[in-house]
Amino acid sequence: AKLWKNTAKKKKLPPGPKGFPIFGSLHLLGKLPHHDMHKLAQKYGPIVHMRLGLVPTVIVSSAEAAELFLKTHDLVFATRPPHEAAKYITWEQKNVTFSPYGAYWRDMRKMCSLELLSNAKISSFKAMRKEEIGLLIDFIQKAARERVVVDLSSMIMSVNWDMSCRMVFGKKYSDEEFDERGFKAVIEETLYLTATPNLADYIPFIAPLDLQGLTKRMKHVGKVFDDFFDKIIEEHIRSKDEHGKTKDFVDVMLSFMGSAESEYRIERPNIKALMLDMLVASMDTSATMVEWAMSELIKHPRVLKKVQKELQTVVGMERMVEESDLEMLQYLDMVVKETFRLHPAAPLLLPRAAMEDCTVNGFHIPKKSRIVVNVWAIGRDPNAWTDPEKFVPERFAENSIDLKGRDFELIPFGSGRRGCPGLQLGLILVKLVLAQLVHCFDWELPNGMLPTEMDMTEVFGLTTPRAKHLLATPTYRLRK
Ligand code: HEM
Repeated sequence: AKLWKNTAKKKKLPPGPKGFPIFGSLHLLGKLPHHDMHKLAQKYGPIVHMRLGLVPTVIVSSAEAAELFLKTHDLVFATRPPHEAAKYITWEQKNVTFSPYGAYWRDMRKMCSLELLSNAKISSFKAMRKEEIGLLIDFIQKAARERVVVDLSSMIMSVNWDMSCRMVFGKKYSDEEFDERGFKAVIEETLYLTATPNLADYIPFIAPLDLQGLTKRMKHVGKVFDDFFDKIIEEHIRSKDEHGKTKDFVDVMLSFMGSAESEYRIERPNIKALMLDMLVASMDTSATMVEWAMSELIKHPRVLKKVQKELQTVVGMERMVEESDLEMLQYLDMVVKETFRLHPAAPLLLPRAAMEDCTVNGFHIPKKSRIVVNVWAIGRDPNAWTDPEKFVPERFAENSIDLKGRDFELIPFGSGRRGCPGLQLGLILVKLVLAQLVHCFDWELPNGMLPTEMDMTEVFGLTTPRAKHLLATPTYRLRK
């Protein structure tokens, strides 16, 4: 009896809701799953077990617990779960983001970090970023002269889209060249499809029924990208020998095509999968962060003025911000951290999965469990932060908390083996656009709306942007 007791004790699952047969606790997750999971953590603790359909799922909601999963036991949780959307949209999960842990993922990730996201490669696009952000500022300056309201959300999305296109494909593409619905609509559909809880992921045997009609939509989106990327690859192969131009990501990847340097031959589908990864990962995350940072700054005029004052001192009023100014902008850095704390672009990171049974903090985590780290909840944890609901960038003046994956109170880019390889680039994109927008302009809400009346509702997706576009009226403030 004692022996039995011991094994029973060893297999103790983390606490959590019981759930129904087959469906488990799927009904507990609504339109904003990170909020619902936060409530579960408040009830059951920082490590919650719940069954979503047939899949055991572990929700991690404190800095200490996150460190156990992403650092202490990182290797056990370094894979991604199977994912219906990724199957149809990312060429059978051939991308880095969703590919299972193993030699293929390691090779592809190495290529990303060494060839595409290295400091040298990031620098090679500096002039391009300056040009695109210059166009954005010109456009807003015109609106300022005419005293018209600007749809900041759309503007931010567009400039990020253009910069990502030029970095990945080497040029901008217009909507019509892509699909009759246009880029943004298809990207939005993609993000929706990859993030929406799909019953087929949780109850695999019903997948063929396509109850939510998602498979049909995923196949369609997959085809749109496939055709578009084929066209781009063809264009690159034709213009291969053009000298003097900065090599874009497709050029770099094509130079690896067919090579047997790595264990896997890189062929077209692999390149296409990475093209999509790079495009979506760089565009949407950064845009979402700038959108939230601008929202918080307009909501908190005191903070906005302080950022502008710093810019005035470091940059002066005679010129625009340069990338080389960024490292001197300490208060801006705090504002960005505070925005990441309250509005992490990916509130649940990307799901991990357990490669084997593991014991974490005395709890049994069964093999194949899905691990969801709720960074949105960690950013609001009163054990880690004083007045967590308040937007106070100054809190970072008193500590050395960084967002690079070492301080588990703040891990918007994840951490460990599967942590974001685009962190450097992501931070540059966010800071540069943000700094420029507040250095060049003052911002006022339309129709005399008060900052306190701003609607800060979010919509859940692979990234979690504002539900309503941010609208504001600019006034130009530089002397040039
Ligand atoms: C503000 C900008 C960004 C944010 C907030 C962000 C956030 C994240 C997060 C949360 C993950 C999952 C980490 C984990 O599972 O621990 C991730 C993974 C990833 N990110 Fe980013 N990211 C950003 C920018 C970028 C950029 C610019 C790129 C490249 C162009 C990029 C490429 C990737 C890739 C390839 C992965 C998958 C890594 C893997 O599974 O091995 N990200 N990112």
